[in-house]
Amino acid sequence: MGYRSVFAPGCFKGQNIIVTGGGSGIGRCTAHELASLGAHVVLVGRKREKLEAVAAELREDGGECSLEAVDIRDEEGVKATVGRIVAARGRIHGLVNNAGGQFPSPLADISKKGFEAVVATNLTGGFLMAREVYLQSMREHGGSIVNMLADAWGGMPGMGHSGAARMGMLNLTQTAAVEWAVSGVRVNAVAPGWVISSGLDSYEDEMVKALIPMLKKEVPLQRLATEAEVSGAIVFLLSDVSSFITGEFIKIDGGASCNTKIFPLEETHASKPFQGFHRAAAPRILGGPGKE
Ligand SMILES: CCCCCCC/C=C/C(=O)SCCNC(=O)CCNC(=O)[C@H](O)C(C)(C)COP(=O)(O)OP(=O)(O)OC[C@H]1O[C@@H](n2cnc3c(N)ncnc32)[C@H](O)[C@@H]1OP(=O)(O)O
Ligand SMILES: NC(=O)C1=CN([C@@H]2O[C@H](COP(=O)(O)OP(=O)(O)OC[C@H]3O[C@@H](n4cnc5c(N)ncnc54)[C@H](OP(=O)(O)O)[C@@H]3O)[C@@H](O)[C@H]2O)C=CC1
Repeated sequence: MGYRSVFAPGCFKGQNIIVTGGGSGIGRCTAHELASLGAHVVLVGRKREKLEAVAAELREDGGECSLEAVDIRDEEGVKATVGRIVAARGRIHGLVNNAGGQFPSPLADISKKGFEAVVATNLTGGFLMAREVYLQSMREHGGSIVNMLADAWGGMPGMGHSGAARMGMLNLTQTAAVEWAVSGVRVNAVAPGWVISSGLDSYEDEMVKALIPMLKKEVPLQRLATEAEVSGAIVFLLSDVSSFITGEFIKIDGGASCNTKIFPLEETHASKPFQGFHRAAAPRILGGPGKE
């Protein structure tokens, strides 16, 4: 891949960092970024062959890595996996709790089993990984954990199961940050909007396909994020550059959560922001015609 990072060369030298979901998409990109900066990356995911393919890429670029195939929803599997990593590598410096996903579906069509599968993937699994990494390494040595959220504030039609799990993960992030701070553990999160990734490509869902052109129009930066734009924020939160940041999350959404309802984007982009305010917003705010 020949990954070129903007972070200082070697800034993760000597660090062991676990990336869950490291076999594809954002996790793969994060693994490249970290390995190019000197970290030993431990790739975690369910499908060993995906992890092996990424491990081969990292090594081809001169990176150091190992891999562990496990379903993060399997408590005993997670305990044993973290145990093996600690036995082989010693300390764990960082955990990227990136593994996750869902099947797009209206709430009314989601079965209990389906809901639970998604919550287990996006919330319980991340909890199990964080708890084991804390208990088996970070409680003694400190470290940095970055959890994956999504820009689900205000609800996310078709993604209600994972949205609920992500909001739970936000609270878990903040609670772990407070409880584990005394051990020198920082816990933060990233919350991407829609990202052009292999994961997103895998959706055959019509709703998602229709949504993408619409999203491009509605996002102030007028496009979706790249995988590297998410991994950059993850690496920042893992690194010492963010050493006084904990219990925090970074939205990576191109400005999508900014106020584009009162200040419609089309108007704002077509004119200077102040003129946009008068033309577009004043009528609704003041209850009368806007003044040019
Ligand atoms: C403005 C908003 C901004 C936010 C944007 C957010 C956009 C997010 C994009 C992405 O996340 S892209 C990344 C996508 N990657 C993935 O989603 C891949 C991972 N996904 C999965 O592995 C699955 O979806 C899973 C459900 C999380 C895990 O599946 P698992 O392996 O547990 O599935 P099963 O054991 O096969 O099924 C369990 C249970 O779940 C239901 N179910 C699973 N898949 C579907 C489906 N496609 N449709 C309907 N229901 C499904 C189902 O009830 C299964 O039960 P049974 O069928 O066995 O009774
Ligand atoms: N792409 C987007 O628009 C957005 C993505 N996100 C989130 O970012 C993360 C990465 O997404 P992205 O790279 O796009 O998607 P991918 O589908 O490429 O990545 C998801 C990864 O998670 C792993 N995974 C899923 N379930 C489990 C499990 N139970 N145990 C272990 N590993 C698991 C998968 O590996 P395997 O198949 O080997 O199990 C896969 O490598 C996900 O949590 C996603 O929901 C958030 C917001 C937006």
